Amino acid sequence: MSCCDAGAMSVQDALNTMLVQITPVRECVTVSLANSQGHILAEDVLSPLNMPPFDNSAMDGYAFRFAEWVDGQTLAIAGTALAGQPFTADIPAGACLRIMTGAQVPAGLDTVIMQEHMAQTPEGVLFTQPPKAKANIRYLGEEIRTGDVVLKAGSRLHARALPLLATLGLSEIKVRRRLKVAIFSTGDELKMPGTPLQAGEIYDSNRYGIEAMLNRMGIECLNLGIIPDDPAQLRDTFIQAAQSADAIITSGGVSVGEADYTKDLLLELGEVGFWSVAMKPGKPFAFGKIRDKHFFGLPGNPVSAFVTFYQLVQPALRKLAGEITVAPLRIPAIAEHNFRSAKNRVDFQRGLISVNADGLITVRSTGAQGSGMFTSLCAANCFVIVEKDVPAGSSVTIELFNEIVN
Ligand SMILES: Nc1nc2c(c(=O)[nH]1)N[C@H]1C(S)=C(S)[C@@H](COP(=O)(O)OP(=O)(O)OC[C@H]3O[C@@H](n4cnc5c(N)ncnc54)[C@H](O)[C@@H]3O)O[C@H]1N2
Ligand code: MOO
Repeated sequence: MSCCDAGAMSVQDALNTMLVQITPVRECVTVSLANSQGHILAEDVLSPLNMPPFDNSAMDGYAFRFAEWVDGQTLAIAGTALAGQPFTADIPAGACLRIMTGAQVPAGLDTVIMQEHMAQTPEGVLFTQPPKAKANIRYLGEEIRTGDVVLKAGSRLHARALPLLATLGLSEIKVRRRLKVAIFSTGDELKMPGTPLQAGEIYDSNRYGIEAMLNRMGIECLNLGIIPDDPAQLRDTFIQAAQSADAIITSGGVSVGEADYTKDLLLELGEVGFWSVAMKPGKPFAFGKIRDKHFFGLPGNPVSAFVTFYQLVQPALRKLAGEITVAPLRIPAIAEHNFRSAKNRVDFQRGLISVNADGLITVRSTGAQGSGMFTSLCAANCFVIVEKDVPAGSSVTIELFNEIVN
């Protein structure tokens, strides 16, 4: 991405700066397959089996030797093979085997014909159309050979991976230990939802989105609540967080206001990495360390906090958790209206994609885009990444929201 505001780092530079400094947690644990969802694989998974483990029928029908086929000739039925009940006796020349889907195909038989293509006769079965050699057999090892790497270290165990591991008979999986991340909101004005507001107060919303995204990432969240703009309390909370968690996320207090103490505390307790990213929303984003733990300081404005977590903290935590990090999938869409860019900042606007009558992907804004306005984020299904003004009808890059926010 191009850009930037004076003093602000580009989004890509900010990501690179964080990712090179982050080393994945090393400790591993063994979890049962049933409890493995969301964990990150600690090592490559090598298949202990061939898959399929034996030649088997893909159809309910009849197995026979293709070389013995003679047009118009009836085959006698030597017996039946069911899934889990192989047929072990000899099959005489010129005979066939009644066979069900998933049943082992005995050695020597090489073709299965589905029963819809056979007719019953008093002596056996007759082909109603010419067979194809080797049809309808799922061969031993045709998908996976013993020893093949089926999942790489760093893969996340999602709903698609679990059945694959089960298919291979694996019941215990070595994964990286789960991350624990401390979060807290800062600000004298913040109150818990469910309590009455006094003049000048607002409800703390940031922790709810951040905790929900951490949960979806399989990360344990140590939620330290709301900390007022008091340097001593903030200092104690930072120390507690650094002692108990792998990383610390705060919201608020990273701008230049008189109650913004975070930078001083970072200088005292750890180190300041960078403090400003050329993105909108979310320019005042801080990265650094408290003691030996990574610190991510999100801006207080609710949409800014959410978007900076998603775009910057999410990839950083994925790396810390040991997950293979891949760039998000971004694709072009047709702008349904003009999109105005932010000066010197990449603007992550909130949009809704549709498919038009010509089958093309189009995108429109979900409404007012203020950094405190959550309604347009809630209604969106993608980011519209606006780097320069985009006229209606032209192409703009979009990034569909992933599973951590849906
Ligand atoms: N002179 C300048 N002022 C500001 C700048 C700037 O560059 N120069 N940047 C603006 C931008 S952009 C942002 S974003 C904010 C970030 O400020 P802080 O991170 O210091 O956050 P606060 O000042 O504490 O709060 C900003 C805003 O968000 C509300 N807030 C804070 N925490 C929460 C929460 N947990 N839940 C809901 N809402 C929250 C807070 O009440 C403020 O309205 O700075 C601008 N100012
Ligand atoms: O970066 Mo602020 O997040 O534009 O409101």
